[in-house]
Amino acid sequence: MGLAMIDQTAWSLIAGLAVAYTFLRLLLRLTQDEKEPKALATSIPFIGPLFGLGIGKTKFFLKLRDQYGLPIYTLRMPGARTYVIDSLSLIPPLQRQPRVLSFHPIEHRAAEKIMGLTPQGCDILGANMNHEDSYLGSFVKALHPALSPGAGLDEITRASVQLLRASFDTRKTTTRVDLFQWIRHEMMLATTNAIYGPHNIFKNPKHEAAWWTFEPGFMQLMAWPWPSITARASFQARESLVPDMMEYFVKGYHEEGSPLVKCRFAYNTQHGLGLEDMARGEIGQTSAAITNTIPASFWFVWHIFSDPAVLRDCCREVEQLVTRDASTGICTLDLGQVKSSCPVLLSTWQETLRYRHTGLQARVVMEDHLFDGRYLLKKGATVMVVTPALHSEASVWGPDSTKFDHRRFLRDREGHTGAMKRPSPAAFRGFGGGSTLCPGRHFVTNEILCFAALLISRFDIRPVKGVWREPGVGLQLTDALPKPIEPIEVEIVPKAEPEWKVLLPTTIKVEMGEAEIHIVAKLKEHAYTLQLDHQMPESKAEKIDRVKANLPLPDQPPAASDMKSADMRTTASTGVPAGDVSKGDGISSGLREPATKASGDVDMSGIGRQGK
Ligand code: HEM
Repeated sequence: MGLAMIDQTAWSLIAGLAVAYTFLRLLLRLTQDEKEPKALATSIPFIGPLFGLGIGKTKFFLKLRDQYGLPIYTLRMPGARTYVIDSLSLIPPLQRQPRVLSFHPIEHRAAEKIMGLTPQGCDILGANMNHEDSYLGSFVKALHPALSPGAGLDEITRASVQLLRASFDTRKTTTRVDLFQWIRHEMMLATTNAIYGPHNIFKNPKHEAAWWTFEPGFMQLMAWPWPSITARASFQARESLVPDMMEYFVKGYHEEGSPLVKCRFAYNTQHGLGLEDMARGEIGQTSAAITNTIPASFWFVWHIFSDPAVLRDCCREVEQLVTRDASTGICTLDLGQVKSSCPVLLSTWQETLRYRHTGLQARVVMEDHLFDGRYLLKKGATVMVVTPALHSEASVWGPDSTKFDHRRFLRDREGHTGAMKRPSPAAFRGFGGGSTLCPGRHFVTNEILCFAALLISRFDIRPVKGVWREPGVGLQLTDALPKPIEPIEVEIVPKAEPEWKVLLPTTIKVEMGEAEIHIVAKLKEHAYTLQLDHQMPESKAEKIDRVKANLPLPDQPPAASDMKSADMRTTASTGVPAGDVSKGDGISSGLREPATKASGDVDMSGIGRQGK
């Protein structure tokens, strides 16, 4: 009797599963248009991709890419369609349609769910969101004065490097640290202090700790219902930051902060954002500024110090920036030259972002759309670009695409010829591309190159166990780079030199009457920043003459339509004798661009950006 009951229950269960399976297959078939990209991972319809993503995270996408080799495919999950782009050839059509394949709904959702904006704040962000004059439509443009090459970028870079240098000055003896935790703390403080100034709330260790409780919960906050219960720790940590961030603005502390925080304050005020929403918005902006910067800095340092060949090449370059005063023994590190004189260091940075990137760039389909004239994309679905898939594409990066090569981005990379030598600019997605190209890329590149140069010149870093062992990593779908999940114990050993000074050339704007000499020119595909020699004559008149004489004025003035992008800018800037960070006088940002870039094609300055 008992056995018969069990048999009956088992058969009912099997029959139920068979009916459910048949129903799901039928549902998939009826709801998947044949013009849509092919649906994959359908062995258990709608559920298969959920398991795949839950277990494999980003690796699941790479597995499907390797298994099927499709340029684009569909993943069907309960109530959601995701079109995954794996082919470089589909990036230009994606970037040409920022309104139809839009990033703004994702930003809006993140503002509501991750930052916890009030309904009024969400309304302001959501109003007309795909219009270029809307809050989201013009937000990034409003940051250009602070983050594009120029005085604002100079100021924020200077502030960050000053803080890093001051912190390094305190390390007079060998110390033992967990490399990731140490870099996390240094970069968190340098970056947030540079942005928020002397009243940065993250100087408070309680707030710094709250951040590291908040950040791992981004995905849960974004996706799960009732986050105050289901993502409790992260939710509470965020809420603990809001009052002090509000107080920061109430007390007018932003007036002492960077041009970036001032720009954001002005923009938010102009759009009528209330105090609480402004504070919550800043929490989102802090995330943009540090969430990727910290693991990127870690992996950059890891690759330099864990491989003797990389360390030797980078040391050789950085050493050229150091001068030693024979009488006093004082060493001076000229960080203003780091971009122009250290192509291998720059290439190592680019390769770190290429090799370690695990980011997904998502867009929402705003209306049914025949993508690239071939693939039907349905309204409401998500389009996903899987950066590691593009960054490991052998047809673009060569047969060694899955290996780390610190010289990959050099123009004259040894042993490589033809197509492999110069990948297309669209292939490098470290900072995204198109209308959502990261506006913080110049700042973070300046900051991280200086951080590495300071480390290389002043310290040895040695693994406590004698050998470098690559740590295991944790992958979060919201992270662009993975974080180590185990400690990496190292000793930081100061080099013998008695005293260090750090120099950066000062970039100053030259004024001619009312007009700044800011010649915006589109020089075919290439844009560059003109930085003049920093050994300049004293008087302003002389400086102006010199700038005039050196300006590569185009034969024809650029057309107005060519003058839209801040990236297409030839900035006429001149310099004064290099400043000394230690004295807090004239230093700059304006890290000189390389006379010849590490690679002219894969460029960190965002050449090729399409305006919003
Ligand atoms: C290594 C560090 C960084 C990496 C790898 C990185 C990467 C990216 C990427 C891939 C995007 C595009 C997202 C998409 O298209 O879906 C992006 C956007 C953005 N990034 Fe960064 N970023 C970094 C540092 C920074 C910093 C330091 C700031 C600010 C100071 C910043 C501010 C932003 C902002 C505001 C956006 C949104 C752009 C928009 O709305 O169009 N990022 N970043």
